[in-house]
Amino acid sequence: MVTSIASVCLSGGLTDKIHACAAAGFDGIEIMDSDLTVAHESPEEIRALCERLGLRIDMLQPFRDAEGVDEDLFADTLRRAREKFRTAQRLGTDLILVCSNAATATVDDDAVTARQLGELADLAAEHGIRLAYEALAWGRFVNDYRHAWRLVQLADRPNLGTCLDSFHILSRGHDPAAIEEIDGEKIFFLQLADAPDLNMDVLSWSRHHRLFPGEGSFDLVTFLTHVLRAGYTGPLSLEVFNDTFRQTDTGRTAAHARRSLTWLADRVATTDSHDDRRIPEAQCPHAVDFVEISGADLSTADHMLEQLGFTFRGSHHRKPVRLWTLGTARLVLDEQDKHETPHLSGIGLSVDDSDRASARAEALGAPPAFRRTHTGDHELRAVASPDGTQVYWNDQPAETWTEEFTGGDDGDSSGAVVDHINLSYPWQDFDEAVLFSTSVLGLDAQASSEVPGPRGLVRSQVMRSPDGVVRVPLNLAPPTAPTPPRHVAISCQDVIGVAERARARGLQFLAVPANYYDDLAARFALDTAFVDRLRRLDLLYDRDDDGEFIHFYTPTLGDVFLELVERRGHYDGYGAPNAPVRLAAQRPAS
Ligand SMILES: O=C(O)c1ccc(O)c(O)c1
Ligand SMILES: [Mg+2]
Repeated sequence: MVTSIASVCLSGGLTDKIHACAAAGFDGIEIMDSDLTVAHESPEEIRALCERLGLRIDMLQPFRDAEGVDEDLFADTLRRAREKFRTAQRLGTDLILVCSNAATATVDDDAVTARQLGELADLAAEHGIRLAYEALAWGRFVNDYRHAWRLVQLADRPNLGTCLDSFHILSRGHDPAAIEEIDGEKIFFLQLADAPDLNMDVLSWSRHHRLFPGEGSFDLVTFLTHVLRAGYTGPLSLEVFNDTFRQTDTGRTAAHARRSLTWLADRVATTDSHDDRRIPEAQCPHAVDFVEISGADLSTADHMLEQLGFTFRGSHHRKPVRLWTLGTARLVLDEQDKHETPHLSGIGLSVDDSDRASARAEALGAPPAFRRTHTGDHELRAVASPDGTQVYWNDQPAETWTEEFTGGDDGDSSGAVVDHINLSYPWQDFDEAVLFSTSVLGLDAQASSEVPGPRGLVRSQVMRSPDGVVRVPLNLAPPTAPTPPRHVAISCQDVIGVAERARARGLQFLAVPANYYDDLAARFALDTAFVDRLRRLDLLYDRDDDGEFIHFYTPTLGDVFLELVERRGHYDGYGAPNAPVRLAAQRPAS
């Protein structure tokens, strides 16, 4: 696989972008004309820098509003083009992207447009330049890749081909199957971008919301499969206009971008037998093995777990680490770091093959996590997720590591399990977290939603294993708000009983306002005694066509809290209507 990336995907000046692309392992770069215009380095200096770093300049882009114009304007097209052809020569690239006219086109006549494209190509040929004609989704007369390809065929010049951009094709709902009818050698360039499913005008959608492959809802696997079947052998290039990536750390975003291509090429190889691109297959987790909370002093957590009815299973024989369980929900309290406030620090996932899971993570450029181990301890493979949470893979029964804990009681068989693990991200790391979860962890993205919080909207994106057993909702904090605490939710068979016993042992739950219960009674026509019981225990309630959901939250310890839930019937959600109540109640006093 030969890879490339448009300089528009990254923040910084052009030379910063070039350094970051080379460091992330891209083979080439598309230089955006606007990035070059504002750079102090000459085209020759940019070229020399790229040569020194082993980065090919694949293309200069875009050249706009060239065709479909009257003859006076076309004369000006040729004058402008001559200048840009010289610039491309100085950069040492022979390819320029010509995007379809979105502003000045007045002539809707294929014969005229093809003749003008031909003349432009002839001028390019005098400079040793090739042109890749791309249909913008919002082009005035040309906005469909099949139309652009017809014009390229009509113009019929050896140095004129087409550029396919997944955004322009998939955003318009155009069937990508006809790509296979294009002569692969005439596809001069390929640009890939994903995007969320938004209902808005295509220009704003394209300029602000494109995503790297695997982060949105476009079917890029099918798209790329068609392009490769057409015989395209050029670079897979990313062209992602996105408000967030324009601001985030250049090197980190470049590495993240590169991971998206590894993921995509692997998916295409899996479905279309391009075996050279395979990396070890994803290990879909089949259960949560454990959740780890770290902090300098976790005695309050011990007390809280006891109040919630967890069983103390013992202390680690060598480390200040303790194990508590409720059913098969295993919580590990780790006091090895003497400087930390309590936080959710690790997640253990049960997989079939932890070596393969870790080899895949490495192939995807995810940083391995290192754990202090002592000889003899069961060693788990681990990787650091973008928010720093360590993810461990275990392909052995839990007993292989729980045996290291002694001095506690036997566990219960109540059927309680980890229901979901809620991670929160600052706004700039969110898309990276989605790609990490799909590509490295083998989880699938569900539809995202937005929840109003006191400091802004919190976006929530649930990632889950194909069988729905492992669920990881990701929360995106509003830009000016602190990242909300992470939490782990445990589901049990009788949450009201758990709440009553915990309350009797003195645990105060997150306080729910009385107004919530008035609203609840209005929404659901519930039995008054039942609502009173919920109110007395600060329990939250939700119901849909599939079943019911009852849950409560513990107070926050440092940066972590627990949620206890009960699912009745086939309720499959997370109590989303109650999330604003929680966010408001957790707001730090100001
Ligand atoms: O938004 C644009 O104008 C624009 C420019 C060049 C491209 O390749 C593209 O896909 C979009
Ligand atoms: Mg494009």
